[in-house]
Amino acid sequence: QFPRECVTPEGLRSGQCCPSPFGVADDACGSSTGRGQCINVAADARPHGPQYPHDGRDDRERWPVRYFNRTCRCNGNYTGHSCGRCRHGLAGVNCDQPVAVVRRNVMQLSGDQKRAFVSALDRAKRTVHPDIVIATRRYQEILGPDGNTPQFENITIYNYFVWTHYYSVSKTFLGAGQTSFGGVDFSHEGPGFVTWHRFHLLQLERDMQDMLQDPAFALPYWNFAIGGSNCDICTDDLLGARSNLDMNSISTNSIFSNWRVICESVEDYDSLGTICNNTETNPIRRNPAGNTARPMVQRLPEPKDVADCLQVNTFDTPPYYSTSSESFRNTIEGYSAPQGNYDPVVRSLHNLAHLFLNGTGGQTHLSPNDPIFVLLHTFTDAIFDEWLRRHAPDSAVYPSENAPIGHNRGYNMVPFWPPVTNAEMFVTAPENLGYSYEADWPAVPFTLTEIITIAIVAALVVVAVIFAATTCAVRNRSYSKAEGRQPLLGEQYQRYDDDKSQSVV
Ligand SMILES: O=C(O)c1cc2cc(O)c(O)cc2[nH]1
Repeated sequence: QFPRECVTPEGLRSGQCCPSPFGVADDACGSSTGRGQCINVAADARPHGPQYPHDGRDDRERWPVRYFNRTCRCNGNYTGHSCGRCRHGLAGVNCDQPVAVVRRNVMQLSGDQKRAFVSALDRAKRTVHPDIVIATRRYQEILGPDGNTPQFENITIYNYFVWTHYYSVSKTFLGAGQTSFGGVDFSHEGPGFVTWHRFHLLQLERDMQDMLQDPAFALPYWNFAIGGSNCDICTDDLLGARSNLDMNSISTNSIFSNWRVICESVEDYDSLGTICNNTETNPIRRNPAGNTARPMVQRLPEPKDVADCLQVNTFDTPPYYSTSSESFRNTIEGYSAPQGNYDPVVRSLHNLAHLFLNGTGGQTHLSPNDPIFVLLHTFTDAIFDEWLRRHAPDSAVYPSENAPIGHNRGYNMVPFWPPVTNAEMFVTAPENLGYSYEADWPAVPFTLTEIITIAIVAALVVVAVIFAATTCAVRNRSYSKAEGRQPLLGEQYQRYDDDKSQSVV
């Protein structure tokens, strides 16, 4: 959430977070080398939707101004909290060398590539984030009991990925003894679903590239739209097979059986107003297709569901919420049927894939603890990118007001740092964000009505051709009889024939 060097008592009191990329004096945001400047944060103030009635009570409103109101704006190809890094898809000292980051189907990686990916995830789970620390108290208590001890903690790269998701979905604390408000979600059930999760992945990919010192490292994806009830990536060479001893656990042959989750104590956070920290507790739980109480979530989405959802034309529709109908966003998120019609009992595509996992990966405050989350979301993002490519929407189709809090186009996404808006992620990835997907998309099969229509049209064409040919033949025959010539021999050929016979003579 915030750079380590900004969360000093002075930094927090000043509300300014503009470090130098090289740690030198009088060089806020690398201004001495033209990298960037320290400016006032722009935070969207347009009205949000009616779902959130507690304005003024939540640190995440108008993110990040409760904590900081001055930050770096970077020039050209530079980015990062101090303008010390290159924009996505660029590398080199001057950030002018393009890098190809290609996200591939994890099932199509070689054995070595699979091993490298699993081991990179495991390293990210154990490596402390080099730049970022997390708040462990709300803003009201951020300077600690003595008013001079900032309440922040180190966190590992992968746990930071988990924590940001938890923080974005957590309830609004309304005071001791009061029920926390759960009708708020800064990353789901609104247009920001696709843009928030896109940045979430970009941030992890970027952190892992730095950790591995490999600017071409790419997160792979899981094509979860394969139907049936088999989790094909749940094998020990990938995300872990099912344990033989406990159907809710991961096999001990997988490194992921050693992983412990964070952010499990939601009851405490909600009743005490505390915040999840880097403390790890229980192992990941997963029982794919095992939710016998909900047979509808015992199967994965079908390929046709992806083809159908890509045909939904409108990005989002009022009320820009989980009840929106004919909305591409609500369809890929999975609150609508794959064809776009809203149905409260339906769970499809992304939501269905989460619920299919039936365990850690199916609970919003915990789900990224199961690394399947990464691959499930890269595929969701690939569908979003394909939709952007096919429909080429104007940025204005993304609502600028009245979306649920956090989801307006100009809103900075919570709790990312430096501030980044939903609008900045509503662009095609290869051209604007420096990565692409290697993917084939299922075609929409014809409906019965379409097949019958095509058959009738084809039959009519055949009849018309036969009729035309017959009429022509009959006409030619009567014409040649009248002229005493061979039928079906054009005049030009006749003349050539005539000439030839003359020259031979
Ligand atoms: O109930 C749902 O539709 C549902 C569960 C779940 C878990 C998760 O981590 C998500 O990101 C979304 C989601 N939807």
